[in-house]
Amino acid sequence: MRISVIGCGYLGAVHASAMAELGHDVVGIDVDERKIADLSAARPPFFEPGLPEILRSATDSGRLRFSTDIADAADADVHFIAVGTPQAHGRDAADLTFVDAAFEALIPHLREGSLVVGKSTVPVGTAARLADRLAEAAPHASLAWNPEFLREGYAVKDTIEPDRLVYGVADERAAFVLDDVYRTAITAGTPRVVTDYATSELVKVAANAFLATKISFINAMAEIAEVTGADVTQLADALGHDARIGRRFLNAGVGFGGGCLPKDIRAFTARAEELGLAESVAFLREVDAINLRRRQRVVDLAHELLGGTVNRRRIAVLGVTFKPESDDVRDSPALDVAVQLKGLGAHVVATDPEGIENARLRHPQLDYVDDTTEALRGAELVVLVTEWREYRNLDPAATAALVDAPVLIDGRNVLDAAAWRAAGWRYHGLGRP
Ligand SMILES: NC(=O)C1=CN([C@@H]2O[C@H](COP(=O)(O)OP(=O)(O)OC[C@H]3O[C@@H](n4cnc5c(N)ncnc54)[C@H](O)[C@@H]3O)[C@@H](O)[C@H]2O)C=CC1
Ligand SMILES: O=C(O)[C@H]1O[C@H](OP(=O)(O)OP(=O)(O)OC[C@H]2O[C@@H](n3ccc(=O)[nH]c3=O)[C@H](O)[C@@H]2O)[C@H](O)[C@@H](O)[C@@H]1O
Repeated sequence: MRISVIGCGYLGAVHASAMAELGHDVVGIDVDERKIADLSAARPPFFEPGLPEILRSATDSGRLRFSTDIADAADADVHFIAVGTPQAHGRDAADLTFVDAAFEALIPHLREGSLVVGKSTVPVGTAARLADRLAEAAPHASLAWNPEFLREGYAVKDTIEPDRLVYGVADERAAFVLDDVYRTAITAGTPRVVTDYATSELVKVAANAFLATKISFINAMAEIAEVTGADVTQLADALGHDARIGRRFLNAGVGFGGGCLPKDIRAFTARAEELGLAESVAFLREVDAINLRRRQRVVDLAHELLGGTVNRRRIAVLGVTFKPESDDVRDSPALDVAVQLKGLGAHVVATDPEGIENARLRHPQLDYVDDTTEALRGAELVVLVTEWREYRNLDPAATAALVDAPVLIDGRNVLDAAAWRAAGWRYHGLGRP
């Protein structure tokens, strides 16, 4: 099929490449000239495992090309909208400016039978509004909503082998067209839910709200564990043996961040408030508050462990991205902790395998080093806040030899506390004795 993907960020660049990998003829469109130049040269503009390979093979085969000119989307039968929906400045609501602009720019290029497919995460009601606009401006085209559930770090696999497909459609034909797009996954047995616009939009925000709630639930238990001497990691293991609960997404620590979970729960709350349903999702405010308290907890612990002040103390911060296997620093708990410590006068030396460039753009005031050894050397406190494999694999004795004082906050509860203590470290997990 001929496909256009409008918006080539973390979602769209992977979607465009994966669709081409599946055999479709794809054009990726973005307003960012640098991004398009990079993608056209098969250089991924961000770190995502597996993307370099499929981007290269698809561009080499001629099935994938990129452009800044939306007119180049005109030949496509299916147009995916994958532009950003960030948190609006100074408000909780989603900023739909990019979705609206992309949609309007596309309208003149729609032909008889064109299908516009929304992929961006939007507040419930957006698709119906856009469908009304389409009926007025391009009645020969139609709209579907097809939310995306990929995780950064696994984006290529999640796109090619999704765990489910959700189609929000107004007519059967749109579902048939989407079946053609996703033929490979459907043939492999991927479950598909065909529904209305509102349900499809809600599935997406409900999924992220549920994941965020699960993380904040275990972090609330960590708060209780901290006061009672219990161990939240053992608690999570025990809870997880109950198949109804499950162990995944019960890792207590510095909490969730990224370009999606935090802004999606806030946008959901704002939308519910607009609909007069504030009470229905009032708990999401609590989920957000618990999450932000965990960052503060790490900063407070740093104070405590350094004898009451972080001022002028050298702190090694391991990790700046919101999670491993990504270079994304949007709303990163790790970076937030580093910035707060710096604001309190600490000499923060931050390191990360992939995120330094993005972190430096946002927070140039921090000292960044590429090399973990260099970050650790002379540290009076080590704070592990993103659980990259190389930090999980650090040797406690060798690390102790580098630092000035063997004091550690394991902000992701990933290190073997007993082994670190045996090597002479004052080890502090979150929610662990
Ligand atoms: N990043 C992720 O893992 C996932 C993101 N999503 C959703 O996908 C959407 C996109 O997210 P990301 O890719 O992370 O954002 P992003 O910020 O990385 O990418 C958005 C892209 O859209 C481009 N853009 C903005 N206006 C445009 C226009 N008028 N025409 C063409 N391009 C335009 C921007 O230049 C940028 O490259 C959001 O709604 C997000 O919530 C959904 C699932 C996963
Ligand atoms: O809408 C989106 O953009 C995506 O948001 C999340 O994906 P992602 O943001 O890539 O990352 P996750 O793996 O969900 O992790 C989010 C945050 O939660 C944290 N986390 C995760 C799991 C856990 O047990 N504890 C925990 O603190 C991670 O460190 C990270 O900061 C969802 O998992 C995807 O399904 C969704 O498509």
